Amino acid sequence: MDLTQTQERSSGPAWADDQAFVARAYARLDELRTDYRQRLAEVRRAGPSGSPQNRSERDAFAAHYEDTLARLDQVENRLVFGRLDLTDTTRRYIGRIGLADAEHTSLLIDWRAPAAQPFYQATAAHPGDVVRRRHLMTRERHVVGAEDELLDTAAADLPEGLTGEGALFAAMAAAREGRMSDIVATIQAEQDRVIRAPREGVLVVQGGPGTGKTAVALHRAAYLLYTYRERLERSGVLLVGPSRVFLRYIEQVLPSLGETDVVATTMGELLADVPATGTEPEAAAEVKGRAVMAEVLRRAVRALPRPLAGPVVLDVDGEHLVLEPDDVRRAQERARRTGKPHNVARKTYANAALDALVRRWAQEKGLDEAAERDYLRASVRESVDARREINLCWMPTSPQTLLRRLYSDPALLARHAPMLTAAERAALRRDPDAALTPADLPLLDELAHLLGELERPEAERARRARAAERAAEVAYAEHAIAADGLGAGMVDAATLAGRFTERGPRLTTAERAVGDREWTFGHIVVDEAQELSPMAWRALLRRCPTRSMTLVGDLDQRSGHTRASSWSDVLGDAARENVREEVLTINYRTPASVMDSAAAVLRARGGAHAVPARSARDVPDALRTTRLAAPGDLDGLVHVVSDELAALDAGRLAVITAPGRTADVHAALADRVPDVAGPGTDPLTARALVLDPVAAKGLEFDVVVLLEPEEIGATGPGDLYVAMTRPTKRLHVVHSADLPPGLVQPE
Ligand SMILES: Nc1ncnc2c1ncn2[C@@H]1O[C@H](COP(=O)(O)OP(=O)(O)OP(=O)(O)O)[C@@H](O)[C@H]1O
Repeated sequence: MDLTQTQERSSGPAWADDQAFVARAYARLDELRTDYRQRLAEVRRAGPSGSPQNRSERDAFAAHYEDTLARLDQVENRLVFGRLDLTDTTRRYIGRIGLADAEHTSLLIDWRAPAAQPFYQATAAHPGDVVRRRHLMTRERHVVGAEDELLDTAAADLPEGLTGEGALFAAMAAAREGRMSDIVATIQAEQDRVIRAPREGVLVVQGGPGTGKTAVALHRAAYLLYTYRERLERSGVLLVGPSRVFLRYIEQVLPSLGETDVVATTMGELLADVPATGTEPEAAAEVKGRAVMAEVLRRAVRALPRPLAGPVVLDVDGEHLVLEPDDVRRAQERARRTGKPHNVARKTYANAALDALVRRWAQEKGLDEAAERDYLRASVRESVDARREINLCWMPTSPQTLLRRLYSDPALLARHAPMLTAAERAALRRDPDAALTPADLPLLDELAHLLGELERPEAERARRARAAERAAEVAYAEHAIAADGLGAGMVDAATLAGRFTERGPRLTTAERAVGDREWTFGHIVVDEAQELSPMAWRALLRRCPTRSMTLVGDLDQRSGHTRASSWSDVLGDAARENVREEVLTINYRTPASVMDSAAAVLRARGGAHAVPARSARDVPDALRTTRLAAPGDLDGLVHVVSDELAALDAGRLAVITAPGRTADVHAALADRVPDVAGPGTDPLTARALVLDPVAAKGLEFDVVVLLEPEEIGATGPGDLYVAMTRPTKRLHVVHSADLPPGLVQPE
């Protein structure tokens, strides 16, 4: 490992000054907490009297103070972690949040502020005005260690390397507790560049296993909220992760960075109210994900309006009126020209068809159309015949109905999907009442966009009323802040107005956004983005028309057999526009010997497409193999798991098996090895558990016991690569079949 800066370990009194500063910072934090508690108590004490407007104003301030207090409470742990000594002999302390003293003089610098950037970026070659960078290790409110890097000219010729190695290595070696922690004290330069990258456009971050993609994505969300607070607090930041378990795994990170306003969801939850429980062959899901499906759906929607086959005689108020095919055709053209979605444009069509009938009636009877219009319109509207014939040519449709029709009617699909082969169309074939699959959700979302809401005039009226109410509340909140000075610069009118309107449980902007299909976010962060399809990507873009997005992922960890050699393979052509790519190269999780084996196995299967990650460290005896007496001999597995657990003082172990085998393997282990939890138990709290590679995605464990790698590899090279790269200390491969090519048996 390269040491690129002069390292000097401090001991004892060397950090006495730092201890004094840390004590001051905590004292100020305590003062602020007391101050906010008092404000909150005062607002509450004011009691329930006063006008409804006064009451909601008080509630709004109370909610704001509660949030601020919650934020201040979350940053207790390692409040101060860094110090910069500058050429002008001043010092800057870097911490989890910014603090100023009672006279507004800056005390502690927020890690996200520009003034903190040299803490992550300064190198011996480019020290800027930094002479010394000090990493402070604290326990509770005490400094227990410090590590210095002197950025002097003597080290200037060395290449850029890791910073704060002592703190970094301690973090990497720590036992895993089942929840991800923040990395704010040890962010490395290549990670910092991604975290602080400009907000505009789509940033794709490609990084091998353990390169900190998830950590970086979360710190980036916190950085963007800090830097563009006003804009992003109103529109919201959305974080999309691969599963609920994964979201729980990361849920403590943002609060520990003082941010509680990011909404985390999975792609499935974002796109649908009900879970997609169906399963399907990989080939079907792959076809559904292709960008060309957008064209198939567009054609299907465009073909929904039907021509009128021939003139139809209608009974309108006892008169006989003729609806001509041309009336319908012209009305449909007019509706199409509005460019509105099918269900919305239907109203234009129906009105135009109705007008055509009114006009013909007036002409035939020699009536003054302008004078009689209201009566004639009402009569046509009330005619059952007219309503039926007009409606039949432009029926409202729901996304589910149309998608099910396409899947179950081969002739219809062939008409709209001539660009797919017969085999591809056959892969989509399905019973009309089969359960929806995850790959259907982006298609339903595309259809919801093309079709628009089914007509619900009450909903439209309610939406308009809500918008007017909200505008009035923002105006009132501005007035309240100005009149009473209550916000003290800490709350803006829109936030406060948001609090006025909330009924029931309090909701942040971003939480409200998730409940609203039409909401567009200020920024979207996607983790495990290699699992997106071009159709899923389109669904995300619709929710962020400004294209301010961060996608992190690893092409090599993609599930299934369809490989992608570039990010435009994953996201489709639409991804080419305004997309920047960054690469993370250092693996902070997996020991080098395990990482090298995983990479060799991947290469042997023709899977390696991305820049390989280099492990930051190795661990002795990190790779072991045990051969079972025979396939299915689980006694050998029981021994391995028992021994590994006995050797593990703290931390967690996972047995990773092929999908479909988790239940059997769990049954074999559960009776004989205490601590083993199985399917259905919380994978985050169990000391040892059995899971498949898809469930293991994004997670990490101290020890991984990998059962029958060839079986896991059968579901795709990415799955085996994911499974092999989960451990922080040891990978123990248990196999009866030969080891996969590339996996070298250790001496
Ligand atoms: N700068 C850092 N300092 C300390 N720990 C770090 C740093 N960067 C990453 N880590 C740790 O390395 C581990 C892997 O990080 P993370 O899960 O974010 O990687 P990833 O690239 O998302 O991995 P994968 O794609 O394999 O799931 C985590 O335990 C994380 O806390």
